[in-house]
Amino acid sequence: MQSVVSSRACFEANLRPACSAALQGQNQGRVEAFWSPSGACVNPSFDGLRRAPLLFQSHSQELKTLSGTPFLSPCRQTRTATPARAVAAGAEVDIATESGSGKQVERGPAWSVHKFGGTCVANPERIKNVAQIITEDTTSKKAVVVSAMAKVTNRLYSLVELAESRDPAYVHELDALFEHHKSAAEELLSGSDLAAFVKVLTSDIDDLKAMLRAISIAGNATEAFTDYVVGHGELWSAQLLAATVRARGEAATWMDAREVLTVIPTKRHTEVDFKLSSKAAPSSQVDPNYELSDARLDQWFTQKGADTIIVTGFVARTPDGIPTTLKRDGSDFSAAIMGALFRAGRITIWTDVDGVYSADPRKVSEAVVLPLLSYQEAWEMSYFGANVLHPRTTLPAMKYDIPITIRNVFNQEAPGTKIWRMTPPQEEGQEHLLGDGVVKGFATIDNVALINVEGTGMAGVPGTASDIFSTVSVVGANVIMISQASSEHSICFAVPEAQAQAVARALESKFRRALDAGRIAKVEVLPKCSILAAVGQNMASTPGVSSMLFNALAKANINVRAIAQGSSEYNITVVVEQGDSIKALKAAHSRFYLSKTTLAVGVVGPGNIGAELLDQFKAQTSKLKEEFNIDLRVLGIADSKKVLVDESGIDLERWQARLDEDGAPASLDDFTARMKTNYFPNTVMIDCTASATVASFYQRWIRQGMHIITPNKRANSGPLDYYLKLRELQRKSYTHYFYEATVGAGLPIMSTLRGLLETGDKVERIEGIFSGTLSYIFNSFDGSKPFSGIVKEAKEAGFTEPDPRDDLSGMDVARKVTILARESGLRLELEDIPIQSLVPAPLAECKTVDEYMSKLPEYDDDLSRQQAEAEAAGEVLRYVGVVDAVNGKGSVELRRYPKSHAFAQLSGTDNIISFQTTRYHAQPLIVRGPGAGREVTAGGVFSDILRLAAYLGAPS
Ligand SMILES: NC(=O)C1=CN([C@@H]2O[C@H](COP(=O)(O)OP(=O)(O)OC[C@H]3O[C@@H](n4cnc5c(N)ncnc54)[C@H](OP(=O)(O)O)[C@@H]3O)[C@@H](O)[C@H]2O)C=CC1
Ligand SMILES: N[C@@H](CC=O)C(=O)O
Ligand code: NA
Repeated sequence: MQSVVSSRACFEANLRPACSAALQGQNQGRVEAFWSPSGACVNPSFDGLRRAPLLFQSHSQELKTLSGTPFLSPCRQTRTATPARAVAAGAEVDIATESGSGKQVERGPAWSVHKFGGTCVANPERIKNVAQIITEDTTSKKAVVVSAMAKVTNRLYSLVELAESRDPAYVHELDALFEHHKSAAEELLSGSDLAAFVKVLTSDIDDLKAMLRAISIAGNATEAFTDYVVGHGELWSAQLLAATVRARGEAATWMDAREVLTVIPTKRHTEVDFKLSSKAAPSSQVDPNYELSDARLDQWFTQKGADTIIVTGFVARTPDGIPTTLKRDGSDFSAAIMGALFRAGRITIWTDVDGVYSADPRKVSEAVVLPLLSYQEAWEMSYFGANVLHPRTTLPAMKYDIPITIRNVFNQEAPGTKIWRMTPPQEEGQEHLLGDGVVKGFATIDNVALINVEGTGMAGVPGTASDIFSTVSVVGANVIMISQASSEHSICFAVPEAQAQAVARALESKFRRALDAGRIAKVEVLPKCSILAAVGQNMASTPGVSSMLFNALAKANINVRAIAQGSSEYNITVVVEQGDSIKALKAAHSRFYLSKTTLAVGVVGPGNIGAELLDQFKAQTSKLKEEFNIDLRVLGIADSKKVLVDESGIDLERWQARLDEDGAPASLDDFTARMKTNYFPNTVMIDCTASATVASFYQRWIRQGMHIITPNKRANSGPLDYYLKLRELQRKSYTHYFYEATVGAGLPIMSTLRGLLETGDKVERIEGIFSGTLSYIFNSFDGSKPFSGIVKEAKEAGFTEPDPRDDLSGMDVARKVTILARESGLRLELEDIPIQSLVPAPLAECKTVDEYMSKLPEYDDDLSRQQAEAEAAGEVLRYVGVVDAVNGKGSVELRRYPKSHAFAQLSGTDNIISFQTTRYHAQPLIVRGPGAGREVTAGGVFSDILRLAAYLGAPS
């Protein structure tokens, strides 16, 4: 019998006998396609009737009554009837008449459900890998839900579009899909397995051709048509995978989920959708019908049950037996429903990432994989755009308390993220980085607009909010968040930016009278916003979370436009300007996830000391991070010509090249501004210059919450007022200011003095050799070499100030004396200290250091004479500084000491400093050692950084 049905009349006339014949095992009919003006037929592949095109969209009631009982009943009967054959869409296909497995499904935790997405089965190699994962799972019962091979579903959708637009290219596209799957099968299978698959594939493709032809004639595909077509990718991948698993020696069967998984499509649409579209709005989601699905699973299992079942993802059936899909919820949802139907012990969703990250790792490089999330946390994360299961997807698993683990098929070492109930709050070994794991993740939604409705007439007027939101719902806009202050003078909410103007217009029209009367002042749209959400189960009940979040945003200079948090919510939501979105995400994430001792470092002056410091960082960074939880990130470097700030961190292997190539023209203002707004928890500025200009920025840095560390003596020895103000500001703030290397380089001079003072000791006198350069010079100056030659050596060795005249003039020692005096409580100005200079008066006028150095030999005689005189008296020359705390004075001068004196015993750049205090009165406390040079000075600066980290919470 040949049936070509092309109208309702034909349908009425021909379908009934065609169906009956098929069902009774007598059908030799050829059913090309069914369609009618009010609905089109689709081809169900369920129960005994595989590939016989029998269903249609709008006449299911009639089909149900074909035999006076629901349509599917007779189908089941065919299984035990005489084997029948139907010819559908030109291909002969068996009507299944399986004898049945005879097994009853035993539901329970012995079942393990896996789901493999399209990328996991993108090619034969990956399908083999998946088959291996399946066979290596030693669970006794496995249900494996599989998506279509990567991109196949999209290709099927575009076939429908081509057919709808009557583009014959769909034929070639379909052939290409055939080839794609056939060649995969040829790599994976052989012999009768291969032949069987190719036979099914060929038949399916023929069916699809007929179906697409029908669509092309109609110029329109119904939702059911489309769902029927696009579900084929899963049919093929499931059969391929099942055969591949069997080829590895494990008995496996495949399940066409349309035989079991029964869902009720729901239409979620807006009035606008209806108005704008001539088509009926497609279903956007489905609700599983567990009762029917459970019953159908029982039946299916009796027929085909096995311990390893490969299940088609994405596809399902309606209660009427019409093929449908799980819409946007897709195969993850299939897996969760299968988990529920089998009451499985676990569901593993295999994908191509290591799990759920604490933030989008493409935006936040420090994002970590979360080991454990509650179902609710997973919902929140996915709502805010994280790559997690769709909220609806977790519901079936939640129903039976089944844990879902998200794992990476390409990195099976990674344990993945387990999504489960959150009791007990923490599993052993699952501690989150933030101690109690209060905040789990952060996510953003961009392209959002804030609508603010404001006016005095809103307060105390019941129904205003209802009027606003019912108006918004008429426009069909999705309200992403709502915030209203208790004063009720304004309501502010966020909608997708694309809908903002429509919402505003609708509100203006709704509130026209109130606006005209001034009861509502304005309906304002703030475009270009983003939503940032912090998600965590216990946030609402944990003090300090929001303060940490807002502090982090404030520190990164991010303005918060609106805030929302419900009392039992799992998230805090803030609205920021879209341009700040990524920075806000990084700032919030780093505050909760980076250790408290993550330091953003800005180095001003990468010269002699600064460059050495950067080298020391480079050598120590990873050790500090691993062993001491101190995470140093050099974000900025500035010299007198260029500034470079890179929030992702500057590669210390090539900082000089980056500064030269990428640096902007020097501007300490810009450097300050950019360093201030980084998103790291702490920022420290390290001034390695000898510049008073740079030192003049310290107050500003402190005010902006940045810590300061420096070997530069200018701030502490500059004008007393500036110094006192700086210390006052710093003490009042939560910032730290360390300057150990300003005196004695790396020697513990400042820390020793502080220790004495803080424990109540009183300084009487500090005296010593404070200049490494002058120490070196006079330790070496025995008459064998000219004085100028030794100065040259000291400069080349990196002992001197950038301008060695600062050392030779005694100014450097005077600065140190001033610093120590002020630290001891004296209010001394640098000018108060009499200085004996060793710079010949004419050379003080030299314009450049080079000029001074070149002329210096002309003046060697004077110091040679002084040295010879001392030598003759059995003495040595030493340049000393004194803080006389008792008399409130300081002094610096060149003195002669007998060779037996402690000051005469020094060598190299040795400093020696004696502290005479109330406690150390008779016998002063003495610190001695090298007091200048690159390594020791940079080391002194570095140790200040570690001290800062310890103050901030690093292990000490
Ligand atoms: N040498 C030692 O043993 C000790 C040194 N110190 C102190 O260390 C500091 C650094 O000394 P050192 O490394 O020898 O000096 P250098 O002259 O070698 O380096 C100074 C650096 O500061 C930069 N710089 C100067 N002015 C500015 C400015 N206005 N803005 C930005 N950058 C600027 C310079 O840039 P550019 O190259 O572009 O000019 C250079 O990178 C000094 O304060 C010194 O007193 C402290 C203890 C011991
Ligand atoms: N130039 C200084 C360096 C340390 O402050 C010195 O020589 O001591
Ligand atoms: Na020191």
